[in-house]
Amino acid sequence: MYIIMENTPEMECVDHGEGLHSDSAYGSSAVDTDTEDCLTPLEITFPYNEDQMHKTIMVGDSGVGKTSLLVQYDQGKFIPGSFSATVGIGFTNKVVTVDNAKVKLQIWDTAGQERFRSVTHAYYRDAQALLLLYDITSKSSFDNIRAWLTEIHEYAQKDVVIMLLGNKTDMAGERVIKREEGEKLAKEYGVPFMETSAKTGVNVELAFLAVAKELKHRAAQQPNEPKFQIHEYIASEKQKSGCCGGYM
Ligand SMILES: Nc1nc2c(ncn2[C@@H]2O[C@H](COP(=O)(O)OP(=O)(O)OP(=O)(O)O)[C@@H](O)[C@H]2O)c(=O)[nH]1
Repeated sequence: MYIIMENTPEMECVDHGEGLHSDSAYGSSAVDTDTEDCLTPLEITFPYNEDQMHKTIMVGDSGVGKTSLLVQYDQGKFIPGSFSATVGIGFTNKVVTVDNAKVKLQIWDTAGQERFRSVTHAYYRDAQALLLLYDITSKSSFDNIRAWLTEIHEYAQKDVVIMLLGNKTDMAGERVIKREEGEKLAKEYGVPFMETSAKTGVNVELAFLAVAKELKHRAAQQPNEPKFQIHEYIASEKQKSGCCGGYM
């Protein structure tokens, strides 16, 4: 007698001896057979549940462009003018189509100022993705990335998806952080990296799409399916767009 257990990625043949009962813990998935061979594996898949909401948080120093990046992504526009720092926290819902599935992102914009830091920490815990920004025209915002990563590792879940973004690439004349420096730091921490501009919209869509793809693949990994490689995906997209032209 053998039972094939449902939700087991690889087929298992378990010998339970004689007398398989219909009120078995495995219910209808239990298969009664008198043969000595294992049965053909069941076609087990883990469909992606489109109802789930993926909490994604934007973090980084005050003024790096978190709000502007989110506004560009959500509304396709950039509001120039005087800088008004975010106070508190708020979110925007976005639906991204990944491989014909609708992936729902709930994107939280946080205040970068130090005085709001304890509020932000509380939101890390159930975040599935974090977009960590620095401003390519601000050395201090780049230097602080290590401290942000330390905080993220302290307060967020271990498997949170982290993406490092160097924002404001349109301000090439004022650049103080080379793209290579961003890449090197990202490599050190094993996180994907891109340069963006909330003003021109360069790479904004791609950054969120890459995160959505990673989240979707994690949530619905098929048995024997190769793991989604976010680094390779970004690299190939960069290549397609003739990377890097001072942008990525
Ligand atoms: N040129 C240019 N300016 C940008 C870009 N992104 C943001 N800015 C400007 O930088 C300033 C700060 O942008 P915000 O989006 O408010 O920055 P933030 O990270 O949300 O700041 P906090 O809310 O304090 O955490 C604003 O004046 C924006 O217009 C960009 O990509 N290019």
